[in-house]
Amino acid sequence: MKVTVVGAGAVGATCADNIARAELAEELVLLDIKEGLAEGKAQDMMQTAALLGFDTRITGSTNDYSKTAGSDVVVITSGLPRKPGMTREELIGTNAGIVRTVAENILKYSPNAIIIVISNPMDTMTYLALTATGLPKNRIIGMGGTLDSARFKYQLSQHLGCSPADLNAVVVGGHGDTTMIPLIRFATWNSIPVTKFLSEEKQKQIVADTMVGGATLTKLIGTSAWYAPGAAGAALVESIVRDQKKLFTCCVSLNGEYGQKDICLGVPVTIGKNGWEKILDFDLNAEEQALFNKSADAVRSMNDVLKTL
Ligand SMILES: NC(=O)c1ccc[n+]([C@@H]2O[C@H](COP(=O)([O-])OP(=O)(O)OC[C@H]3O[C@@H](n4cnc5c(N)ncnc54)[C@H](O)[C@@H]3O)[C@@H](O)[C@H]2O)c1
Ligand SMILES: O=C(O)C[C@H](O)C(=O)O
Repeated sequence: MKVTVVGAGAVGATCADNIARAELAEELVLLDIKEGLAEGKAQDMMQTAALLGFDTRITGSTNDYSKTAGSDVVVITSGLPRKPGMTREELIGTNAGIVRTVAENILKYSPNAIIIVISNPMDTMTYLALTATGLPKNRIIGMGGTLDSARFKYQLSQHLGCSPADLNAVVVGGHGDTTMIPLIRFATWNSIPVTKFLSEEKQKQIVADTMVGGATLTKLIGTSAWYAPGAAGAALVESIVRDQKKLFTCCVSLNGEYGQKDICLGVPVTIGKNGWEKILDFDLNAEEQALFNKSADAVRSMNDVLKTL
């Protein structure tokens, strides 16, 4: 397997590091527009191979897409991160141009690749990658809900005093401070509804803290997070290259599912060798469906901004 990660910044390098450590690819290419950055980080990571004992060959490239040729999976992390006080949506002006150029270049050299989009605003960047490449919809996957669901489990585990690994909890909708929907009604602790253990007030707090998870870290760090985002990207790569068919919330093109079409939005999907394979239908109640529709309206209005750029 050959995997390319575009953007050798905080998220891209972390994602690549996770991919190499787990030996998810024989060949791993890190590409960045900044002279020497990808080559340097690739060498640095390769120098951990003797210590960690992995066999993935990592190479770096300064914007030479011929080095990415024949990639099976490509992860796009290139673009500006937000600063404290900003929304992800404010990045659209710069990042749309970057993601469009990157997606088109990738397509030239890896026409069969499955593309994972991480750059923000992720729902709109996923829609852009889909429309700019014209690839079959199953091969374009936006990573946001996978991370948000991990953060939801973290918040729940803090209040329940349990292992995050024992929790099942899903965040659907957009990957925005106000558009994501942590579905607490469906969250379970080893199959027992978590709502049994948490007061209504605690539940509301957990949902609210999950929604601003990215903003909270951005305020603390001064730029946005990378450990969990990089690990989430690598988890999707793993499910593809090992055809695990694991269930993740990912941003995918909807065609009537959850009452929406002509939009990419976060829903539970299985991820395997064909990209996203099956959308799982949760029976949302009226309140949850209203939140989902509101989230879709907000993402759609960002998608409309693309036409003005
Ligand atoms: N979807 C998510 O869950 C999620 C999570 C974390 C970060 N993000 C987003 O991921 C993006 C990257 O975040 P980061 O913290 O790694 O930022 P970063 O600044 O550390 O890295 C971004 C890299 O992209 C490179 N780049 C810019 N234009 C490029 C181009 N045309 N071609 C190739 N490389 C290019 C830069 O040189 C830089 O090295 C941001 O947009 C951020 O908002 C999304
Ligand atoms: O918060 C951000 O801007 C980055 C990313 O979307 C995240 O959720 O960590």
